[in-house]
Amino acid sequence: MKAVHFGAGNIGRGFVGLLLHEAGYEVVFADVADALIDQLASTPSYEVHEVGEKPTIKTVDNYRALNSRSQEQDVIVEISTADIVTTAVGPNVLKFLAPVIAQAIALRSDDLRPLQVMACENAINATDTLRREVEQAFDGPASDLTARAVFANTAVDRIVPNQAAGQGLDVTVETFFEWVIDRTPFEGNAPDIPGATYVDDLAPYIERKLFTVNTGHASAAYFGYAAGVEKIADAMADDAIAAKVRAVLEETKQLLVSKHGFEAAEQEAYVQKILRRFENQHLPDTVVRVGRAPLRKLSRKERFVGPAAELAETGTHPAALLEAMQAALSFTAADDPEVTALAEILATQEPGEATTSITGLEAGHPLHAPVRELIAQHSPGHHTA
Ligand SMILES: NC(=O)c1ccc[n+]([C@@H]2O[C@H](COP(=O)([O-])OP(=O)(O)OC[C@H]3O[C@@H](n4cnc5c(N)ncnc54)[C@H](O)[C@@H]3O)[C@@H](O)[C@H]2O)c1
Ligand SMILES: O=P(O)(O)OC[C@@H](O)[C@@H](O)[C@H](O)[C@H](O)CO
Repeated sequence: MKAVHFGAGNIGRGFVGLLLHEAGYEVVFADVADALIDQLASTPSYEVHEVGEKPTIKTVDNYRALNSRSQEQDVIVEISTADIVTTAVGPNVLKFLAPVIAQAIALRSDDLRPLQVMACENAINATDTLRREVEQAFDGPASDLTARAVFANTAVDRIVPNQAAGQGLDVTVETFFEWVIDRTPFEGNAPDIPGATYVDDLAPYIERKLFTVNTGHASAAYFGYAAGVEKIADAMADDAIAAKVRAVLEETKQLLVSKHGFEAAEQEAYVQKILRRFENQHLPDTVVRVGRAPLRKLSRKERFVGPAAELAETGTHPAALLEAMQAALSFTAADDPEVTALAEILATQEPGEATTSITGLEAGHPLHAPVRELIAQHSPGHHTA
């Protein structure tokens, strides 16, 4: 069994690659980072260090590594005979992988079982996004694509911080993990991946994950950054920050319980567990990593505006989410292209227009005016009136 995995970074090596390896797949890592791929290609194994209550060390071997830029044709050939393709590259990168996957599917023999494609990104239905890009790039009858590949949405959850310099390929991760996969596209032939959970309706799980883990995480990051704190665990150790994060998760809990019918007590237990994960002092996770890409995080379907807009539509004022968005607008970490792009929008567009550019909210939406007020405070030379 062979899996091609795009993105040999934190979650790629520390979670998806590990689970596929444990499931018995030979994993072919494909990445554009030259040094990383060279190191993986020349190192027969690496370790995953799970830190927390019951720390363990797991070894990953039986993998190969290809540079998906300089060895693109080799990656296409590998995918054409693979069982699975997974990705963990960031949702905005999926469009660059699609032509490679499309060419591989075109090459694929009809005798093989359909390629099973799963994007493992923090975004709602990222695999659907990838599928649409692959459909556009596919050169051949649509029926060939349908016959030769199945696409399943997933939700992945494991905190994998940026790794310390000098750690080589080894990855430090939390002990917790969850990989929830939509069973329905596989029509009875879902891959056997121990540790993965299959469900018939992914929507509640993916929204619960994004709007609890990632909303809470990003809130801790932006409040922590504003307070001059470096680590997520230290931000959570600050009572004032922890209370603000808690307030944000109260709001998303209200939405998730009413929208998806989760029991309030079950959702509360989920929230508590996640707060404990953020507090994990063994995990060297930083506010800069978790706050990365603020424009993506402030976009329409994402962890802040997604739930806040739905709450506003039902007449609830999402005060805590708005406070977290306010902190996000103040995130100025260096070396983040989205920080620069956000500053450019704030500096050049009037607040109403900037609100739509950043959040995708149209002027008539009930969340537009409160967000516009926040943005006006960040727009040099603009007035709130
Ligand atoms: N780290 C986590 O805790 C975590 C947990 C769950 C989900 N995720 C999601 O997983 C994805 C990856 O996150 P990460 O933390 O591993 O990031 P990362 O930066 O550590 O890894 C991303 C990798 O993708 C590679 N990449 C970029 N463009 C590429 C391309 N065109 N082709 C092939 N490879 C390319 C990069 O070189 C990098 O090695 C994101 O969508 C993230 O939201 C991360
Ligand atoms: O990866 P991002 O930038 O979408 O979000 C940063 C973190 O919140 C995220 O990577 C979490 O660590 C992860 O989603 C936990 O499952």
